[in-house]
This record gives sequence, C-alpha cells and structure tokens, in this order.
Amino acid sequence: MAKLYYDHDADLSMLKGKKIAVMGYGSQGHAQAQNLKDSGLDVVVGLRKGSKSWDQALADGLEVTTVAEAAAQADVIQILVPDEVQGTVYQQEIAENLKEGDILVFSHGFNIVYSQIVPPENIDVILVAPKSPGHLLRRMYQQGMGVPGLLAVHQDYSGKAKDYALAYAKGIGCTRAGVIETTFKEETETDLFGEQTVLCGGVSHLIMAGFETLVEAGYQPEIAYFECLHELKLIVDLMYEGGISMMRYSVSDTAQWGDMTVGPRIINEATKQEMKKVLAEIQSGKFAKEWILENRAGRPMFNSLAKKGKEHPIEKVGAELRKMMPWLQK
Ligand SMILES: NC(=O)C1=CN([C@@H]2O[C@H](COP(=O)(O)OP(=O)(O)OC[C@H]3O[C@@H](n4cnc5c(N)ncnc54)[C@H](OP(=O)(O)O)[C@@H]3O)[C@@H](O)[C@H]2O)C=CC1
Ligand SMILES: CC[C@](O)(C(C)=O)C(=O)O
Ligand SMILES: [Mg+2]
Ligand SMILES: [Mg+2]
Repeated sequence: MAKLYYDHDADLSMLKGKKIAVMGYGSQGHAQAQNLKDSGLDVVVGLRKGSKSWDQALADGLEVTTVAEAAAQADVIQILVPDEVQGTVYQQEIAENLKEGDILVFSHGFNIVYSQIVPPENIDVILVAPKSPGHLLRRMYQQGMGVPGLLAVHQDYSGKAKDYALAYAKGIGCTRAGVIETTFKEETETDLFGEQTVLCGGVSHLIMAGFETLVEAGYQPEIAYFECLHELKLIVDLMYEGGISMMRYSVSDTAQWGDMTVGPRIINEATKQEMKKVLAEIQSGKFAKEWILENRAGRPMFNSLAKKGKEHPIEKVGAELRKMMPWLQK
C-alpha cells in the first residue's frame, strides 16, 4: 500500500524565511507560484524579459525577474518551464547561480531521470508533482481544497529533503488531499506511459478511429462527433467520481453489455503487447532520446504531426458544434 502524507505531516514553517523561485508561469507555474504566495511564502517568478507570461505574473501581483536573477536570489528553485527546454535553461541560467544547501524542485522527473540535468552534490533535489493540470490545482486551492500529488527525493544533502518536499506540497495545497511517496524513476516512467498510451495518445486515437469509422460508413460527421468525442466527458466524469463500476451503473444495461463484450475486441491482447513495447522504450530511454533529438532538430516531425492533427475533420466539425454551447467558449 502506498505511503500517504497529509497536512498534519508537513511543516510549512520549514520554508518560511526562504526565497522560492518558480521558473515559468504556464499551466503549473502560475498555479504553484500563486498558491505558495497565498500560503504566506516568499515567491519570485523567473521568466524571459518582455514575455506574455511576465506581464501576466506581474498582473497577478507576483514579483518577477529573469530566471538567472531569480535563481541567484532563491534558496528553493522550482523548474516549471517545459520539459524540453529545462536542460538548456538550467545550464545557461540556473547552474551557476546555485549555492550550497539550495533546494531544486521538479514537478516531472524527465530531465533528472534521462540525465539532461545533473545537479551538484551539495544541494537537495526533490519532486513535488500535482496529479492534475495547473488550472485545477489553482482552482481547488482557492476553494480551500487541494489536488493529490506525488513526492520524491533524488538527492538529500541537507538530511531534510523529504520534509522540504512535504512543506512545498503543503504550500501548493496538495497535502490537503494527500501526497504519495514515489521515486523520480517511477513518476517519470508512469507519467510518460499514462500520457502516451491512455490519457492523451490512447484516447485521442480511439476518438479519431471511431469518428472516421462512422463517417466513412456514411453517417453525418456531426452525429459522429457527439457520439465519439463530446459524450466522452460525461462518461469520464462518472469514472472520475466512482470508477468504472459507477460509469457502468449509470449507463443503460445495453451500453454496459456492449462495453463488457465488445470493448475487449477493440482494446485486445495485441494492444496490451504494444503497450508493453511502449513501456520498454520509456524504460530504456529510447523515447526520451528521440524526443530530445526531435527538439534539437527544430521539431520537424512534431510540427508536421500537430498540423495534420489540427486539420482532421473532427476538429473542423467540432469547432462548429461547440458554438451550440457558448459556455464552453471562455
Ligand atoms: N501541464 C501540467 O498540468 C503538468 C505539468 N507538469 C510538469 O510541470 C512542468 C511545467 O509544465 P507546464 O506547466 O505544462 O509548462 P508550460 O508549457 O505551461 O510552461 C510555459 C511557461 O514556461 C515559460 N518558458 C518557456 N521557455 C522558457 C525559457 N526558455 N525561459 C524562461 N521561461 C520559459 C513560458 O514563458 P513564455 O511566456 O516566455 O513562453 C511559460 O511561462 C513540466 O515539467 C511538466 O512535465 C506536471 C504535472 C502536470
Ligand atoms: C497527462 C499529461 C501530463 O502528464 C499531465 C497534465 O499530467 C502532462 O505532461 O501535461
Ligand atoms: Mg502527468
Ligand atoms: Mg506528463
């Protein structure tokens, strides 16, 4: 059984008197910086001068400076720029500004696990990873609640690295819900596996295949969109609240029978064998190597696949149909 930590296990005062630099003000950066500040901690945001994020962080009432300056000022440095730029940002702006006893924080272990960042031995290196997109992390904190998270220790120079990780998790609100102890390796490999095979890659391709099958058989694209994409949220919401059993309880018996008998023909032993291959490529570093090289080459494949995805008929019909639901437009 996983070890869980809550508010009463964490001592926020360990971070009092320390300056926390949050590098990046995107999905996680904006949420973590504001939650830490609202928890009474001393936060500075590190960004590129003149960027949109810089203006936004200032507008949200945060202190903002360059990444290098924030790193120089800080005792705790949380790297929340995109994974693929973290190595360069660390080497060019953070490394030379680290001092003995600093605490380096990540919300995803990719750059440590695949050795794109190799920190000096005289600092703590920890992971605090909310298991949620940043906007939900912020919203739940503001409502007095929190989202679950993970914590891990890569380097314990101070002998108190885990306590610092717990304090940080409390600062962003995660210990309100509960934090599970893991390792950088487990967090990184499971996160990559989940997003590739189920959450992002699996679901998006399942949706497109279902949509294409209906449209190619002559059904209206609008009907195919509602059936294969729109209604997915309603089904996922039920699973989110009460697991697969609650979803099956809520849908019709006809749907449940189809789920249980036809589902295994779609996601079958061959799918699971391919999942095992994907996991092996994550574990061996093959996936990481390809993604790092793709970025070094200027992302030719990423850009071409993203363009192709945006041009898929489901995106065109979806853009029109979502106008029927103005509450989605904000
Ligand atoms: N998205 C999520 O909800 C989750 C993310 N994570 C992890 O959190 C980390 C951050 O991810 P996420 O929040 O999605 O990242 P985002 O893509 O949302 O971060 C973008 C931010 O990084 C800034 N940035 C980009 N490049 C640079 C640079 N060279 N120098 C300075 N600032 C830069 C951008 O500023 P600018 O305006 O200048 O472009 C912007 O503020 C990753 O490790 C990710 O794996 C973990 C759990 C969930
Ligand atoms: C599911 C995608 C994710 O892993 C996340 C929001 O947790 C990510 O890398 O953005
Ligand atoms: Mg994730
Ligand atoms: Mg991820």
